[in-house]
Amino acid sequence: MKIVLALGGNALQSDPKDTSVEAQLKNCRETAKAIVDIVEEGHTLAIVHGNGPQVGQIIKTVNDAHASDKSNILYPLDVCGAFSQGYIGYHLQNTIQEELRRRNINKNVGTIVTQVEVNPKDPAFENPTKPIGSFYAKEEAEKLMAEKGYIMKEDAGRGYRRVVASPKPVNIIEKGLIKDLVEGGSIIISCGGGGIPVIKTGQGVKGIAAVIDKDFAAEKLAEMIDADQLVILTAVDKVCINFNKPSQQELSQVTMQELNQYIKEGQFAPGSMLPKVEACKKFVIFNPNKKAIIASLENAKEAIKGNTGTTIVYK
Ligand SMILES: Nc1ncnc2c1ncn2[C@@H]1O[C@H](COP(=O)(O)OP(=O)(O)O)[C@@H](O)[C@H]1O
Ligand SMILES: NC(=O)OP(=O)(O)O
Repeated sequence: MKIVLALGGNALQSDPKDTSVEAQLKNCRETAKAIVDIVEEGHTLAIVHGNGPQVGQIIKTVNDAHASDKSNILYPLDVCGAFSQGYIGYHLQNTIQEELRRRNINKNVGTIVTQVEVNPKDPAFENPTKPIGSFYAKEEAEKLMAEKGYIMKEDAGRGYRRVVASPKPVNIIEKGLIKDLVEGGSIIISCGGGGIPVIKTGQGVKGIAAVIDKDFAAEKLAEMIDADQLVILTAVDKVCINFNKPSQQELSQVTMQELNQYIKEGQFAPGSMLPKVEACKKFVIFNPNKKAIIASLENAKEAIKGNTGTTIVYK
């Protein structure tokens, strides 16, 4: 099968407090094993990853360098997004190549710097919701709001984080290239961090300050390269109702009708599980005969076989 695989934050950083380059590389080595397990099953893969912590870190580095010496360039958010694609793509392709070599599998792996078109009139530009970078105490957050004009929001009891606009993807500029390479059998990492957000202008496409949700970008890619399946990997094995309550129930297979009811009941947290569920819903509405899966990275291979994870079907 031709699969679009979206990697959650735990694929890159298992400990949110350890944002070091070494920790990311170590995590990628584990992630690469799960990815190559899927390749060994004979599937072709287009991989999409997030960049929330990393792009925030890059922005901070750029800002700190500028504050200490004004001759250092203050790179805009779209360029920082491009940096994050290179940084994360490099670690993923490096570790996947190594894992393939270890198992004597001959396949090409590479990263495509990907521009993703958004609508400049998307209401998301008026209401920033995407958390990026580190967590701050209330006082530090207030200082950053005053000094840098950032919008900072409390994130699920874990502290304050900067939030930026997260418009929906409407088109993937490099879709033809990605499709050709994936169909040729290469493992392609693209749309990293949801893609570099760009808008169409009379003079071609140009970058805009935003961070696109990687689950929505993965769904758009799955539509555009005609993938057989969308697989969203995260830290939990299955989507639940009554999550974290004594009455918690894991979902193995869910239809569109059931999903809509659960969404109405507020069963999925807006900044975490809801975008994944919404992305899967969009994929099966676009392809009523295909399935979308939400599963853990560790159990990805088994979830694709239908043995675990949550499968979303049209009906
Ligand atoms: N209803 C739910 N069922 C399962 N997990 C949920 C639910 N609501 C919220 N979550 C949480 O959402 C997390 C996934 O979101 P998040 O960590 O933001 O994604 P990512 O893996 O893309 O970084 C899960 O690990 C889980 O802790
Ligand atoms: N761009 C994006 O969705 O990143 P995260 O998954 O890290 O939030």
